[in-house]
Amino acid sequence: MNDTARVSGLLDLKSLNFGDFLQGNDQAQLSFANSLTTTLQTLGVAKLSMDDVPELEMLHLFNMAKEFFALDIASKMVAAHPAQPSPHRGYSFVGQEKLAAVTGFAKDRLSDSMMQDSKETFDLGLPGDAEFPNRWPKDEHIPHFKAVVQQHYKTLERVQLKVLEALSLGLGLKRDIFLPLHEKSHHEMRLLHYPSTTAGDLTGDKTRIAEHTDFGSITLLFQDQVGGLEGRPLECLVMVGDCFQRWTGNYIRAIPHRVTTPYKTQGGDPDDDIPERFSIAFFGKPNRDARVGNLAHPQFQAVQYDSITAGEYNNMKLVKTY
Ligand SMILES: O=C(O)CCC(=O)C(=O)O
Ligand SMILES: [Fe+2]
Repeated sequence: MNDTARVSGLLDLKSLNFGDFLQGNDQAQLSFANSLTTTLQTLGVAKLSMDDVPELEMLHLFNMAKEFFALDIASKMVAAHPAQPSPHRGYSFVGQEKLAAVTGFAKDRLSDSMMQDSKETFDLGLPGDAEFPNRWPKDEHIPHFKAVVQQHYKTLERVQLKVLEALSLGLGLKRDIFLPLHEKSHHEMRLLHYPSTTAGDLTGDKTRIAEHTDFGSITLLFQDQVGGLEGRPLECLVMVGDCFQRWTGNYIRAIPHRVTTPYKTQGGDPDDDIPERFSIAFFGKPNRDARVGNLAHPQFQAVQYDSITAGEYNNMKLVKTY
């Protein structure tokens, strides 16, 4: 794999069984932790099988997401993301957010600022967060949406903290070292829909999501094609984000990724149909007041990062995207 993860092209990445960490003995846990850490260190992304997390009803959650994006625009705009970057909550229509503006990537395409993402999204954070209140559609337009989505925020948060625990173990650190840095639950969860289009439409200045790294510590990503949604095995990608790279002074690096034309349609007819696509991301994020400079550990000093807060770092990136 080159250094750009084509997240939709990772189907053949061998998956690690997360159950080994959740239920295994010390030896099984260490072996999982070492495999996860080596994979993230070399690739920046790992695939986990989530069969042992029964609370994850991803098919149900994907169906809710599909129902939401199928609403008419007026019903979706009840939960509209503001025109400005913050609070980063609610529904963003196709073209509203531009991830290309955030990094110096997309070098092989047009200049960053010209790339348009062809996606619509729904973002949420901690239920009841007064600083960044969530925005919800009306219950009568989409019954149970809020409850189901919020419940999965909690489940995915627990999964993410366990993944961080495994990563700490694999790095030879105290298992709970990252827990206090995430205890305020300042994570973000996102439902994504890429409308159906044609191959010709995803060339030039349009892509599905432009190349970027995620801003937080680690991301859990579920994609409708990665499988398992109709039953088990359920698979999830774990991607390293910027904050983890900063803490480890590049020992573990964030993975640049994007979503473009599926491989099988590349080089084909511009009129080829590209089906719609759904995905769900849980962006594990440090407490907004946590420092995201290098951790005090000899292994993590190769590249030095300013000791700014995660909130400041997040805003620096976010302000460019809306
Ligand atoms: O839809 C995907 O598979 C990736 C989404 C993503 O990278 C993001 O929202 O940060
Ligand atoms: Fe991403």
